[in-house]
Amino acid sequence: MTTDQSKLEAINQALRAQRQLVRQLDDQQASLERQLQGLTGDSAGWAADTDPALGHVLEAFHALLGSLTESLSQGDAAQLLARCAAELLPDTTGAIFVDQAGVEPANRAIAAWRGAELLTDPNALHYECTEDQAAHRLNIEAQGLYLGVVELRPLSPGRALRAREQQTLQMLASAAGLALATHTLRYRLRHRNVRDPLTGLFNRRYAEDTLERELHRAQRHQLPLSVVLIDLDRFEAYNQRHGQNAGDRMLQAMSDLLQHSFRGSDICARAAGQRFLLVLPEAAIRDAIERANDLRRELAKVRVHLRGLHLPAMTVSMGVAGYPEHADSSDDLMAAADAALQLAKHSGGNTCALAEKVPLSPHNE
Ligand SMILES: Nc1nc2c(ncn2[C@@H]2O[C@H](COP(=O)(O)OP(=O)(O)OP(=O)(O)O)[C@@H](O)[C@H]2O)c(=O)[nH]1
Repeated sequence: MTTDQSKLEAINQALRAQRQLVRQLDDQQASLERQLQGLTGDSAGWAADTDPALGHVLEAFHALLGSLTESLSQGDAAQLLARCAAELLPDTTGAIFVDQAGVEPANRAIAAWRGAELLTDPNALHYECTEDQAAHRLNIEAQGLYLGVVELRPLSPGRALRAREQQTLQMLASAAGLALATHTLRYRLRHRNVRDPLTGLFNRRYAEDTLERELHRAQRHQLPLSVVLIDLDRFEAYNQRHGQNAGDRMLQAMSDLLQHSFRGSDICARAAGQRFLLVLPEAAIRDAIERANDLRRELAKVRVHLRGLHLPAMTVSMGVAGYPEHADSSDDLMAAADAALQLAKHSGGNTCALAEKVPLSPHNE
């Protein structure tokens, strides 16, 4: 066996280990396995290239795949890829952008290189994912999802990219897809009892259990607590017009916005379909309404980018209810928020409605 063949065998071993991990997933994640098999096919394609100059590329790629079987954060995986790029593409400068929400364009470089140097501050390149003739970009994709971009430019202005560099860029993008998909996969495996697989938000059961607990705490310490039910408006029509994939991306974009807009101690959950639940401990109703309306305004700026098209922004309807004003049990609080949400829907959507006090049920009177 030549050195290159043994490296390729090791690459395939790493991919086999990768697939073992995939097998632990439930049916919902079967699409990921198909994607990984696709990537294995890609790597076999590279194996068919007998050009000896490829040996160096294979060696770095082998090191990369080997480390994918370890638990890597997204940032670590991107750093590793950038280190490979710095070594394999010494006459270039470039960066890896990771998208958090499945919404293009990814605009935060999380790893970068300049020549053979790995940059500790990826933003030192002042990269922006804007149209730029000198930049060569490839999308990072896996599971049919857009995960980010790898971008590079020749160091000498005006130089065209060599065929070998283009090939290496392609390999890096595929490896990045594998690395990022692996990260998502591990995250889902670790959190699957409490997280929604599509969005990574908490699931409804977890949010309701937390609401129960937080409500007891609020009662004990005489603190306020608010819940917000959020529903994307006319989501069925969006799905029908732009496709299920676009709908899924919108749900992911929405969840990303929620995670960035609320405190770590707040609970953001996907309650069902296109419905989200926020539990805001210690938030008085007025604060909750203010934050809900901020979210509504921010959502107006979010647009899914799919197959080269910027899809239209969406709106949400929201219902807000608070302890102690509206109810003092979690069921009643949820019912009050739900009734407020229906009010918001009936008024035409894109609005936030406040609950009315829930009448005491006979057994409470
Ligand atoms: N893409 C995608 N669609 C989903 C998902 N879960 C639920 N849906 C769709 O969401 C749509 C919800 O439709 P409706 O309940 O009528 O809500 P709506 O169209 O937003 O109408 P209003 O709430 O009255 O504005 C249905 O077509 C579901 O198939 C999902 O995970 N991904």
